[in-house]
Amino acid sequence: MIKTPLFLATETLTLQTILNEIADTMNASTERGTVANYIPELAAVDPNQFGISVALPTGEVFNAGCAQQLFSIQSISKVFSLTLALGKIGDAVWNKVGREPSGDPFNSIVQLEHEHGKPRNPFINAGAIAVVDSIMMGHEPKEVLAEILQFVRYIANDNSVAIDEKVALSELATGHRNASLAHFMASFGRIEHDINKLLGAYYHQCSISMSCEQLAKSGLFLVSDGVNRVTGKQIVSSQRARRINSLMLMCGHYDGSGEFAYRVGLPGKSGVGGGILAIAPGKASIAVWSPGLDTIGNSKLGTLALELLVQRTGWSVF
Ligand SMILES: NC(=O)CC[C@H](N)C(=O)O
Repeated sequence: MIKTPLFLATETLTLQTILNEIADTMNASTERGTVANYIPELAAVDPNQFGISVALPTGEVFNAGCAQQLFSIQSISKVFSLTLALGKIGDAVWNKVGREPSGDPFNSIVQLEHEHGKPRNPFINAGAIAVVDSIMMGHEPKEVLAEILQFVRYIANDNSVAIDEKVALSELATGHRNASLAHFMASFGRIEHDINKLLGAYYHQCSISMSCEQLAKSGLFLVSDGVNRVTGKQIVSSQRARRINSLMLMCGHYDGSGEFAYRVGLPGKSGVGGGILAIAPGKASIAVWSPGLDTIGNSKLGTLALELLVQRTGWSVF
């Protein structure tokens, strides 16, 4: 059991006690937000669930609630595909997408017209689709997905991570907005691959299923300057890890990124499956999950849980 040196705010509580209290509070909450209803498979998920997992660079992992329950990581996968793209093509990624907060919803199309089809950042849908385009390199979606999945398994140090085909097909069947974004970017000559193949790869990437514990472990490389200290593997350079964290802080919650920085104060990435991955640099990788979303599309109780955790541990970057 971890003792006090980790904490500034609470001398006497252990991390496990804090997580148990947070899970109890969340489980008792009646204001749980609304599950994503534009993807039928996600609309069917029971909103009365909450999980949290904290992975430390020492290898210790602390869980509370349903931290082993698999859920659809959705846009959290965009952190992994960006990391992969930076590894494959380096700074050329920034020819495809920008690095500025959008201040618009995750699936917005309006900025694209003004900015000639170049998405503001890699975490809005248009940006993530452009990132997948940059890593396809003429390969079939199957090969690209195998590469993404292998990478996620590698950073999570867990070969059981898999894609939920039903979620991917559900998105494909209802993905008019994402198809519009892809076609709109293509109209500016910005897409290099067949759009159906590109979207297929994007939907499958978003449909990776993970538990809070798996997700928290997968973020460890962003805690310790690009190195997963548990496995000893250097995933990215320390400069790149810092830069990915900065993008998560500025853009990871779309038009809710300012609010998340204000309330939580950590780099974070949300997904419409209700998960959030948050990084406390030098301290911990944290994953929370609760399927109900706020009006922006970020987990309502997940955000609240992180806010409470940061208050009790002092883990803000500010
Ligand atoms: N914010 C999200 O998690 C959105 C991802 C989802 N797959 C979509 O394309 O709409």
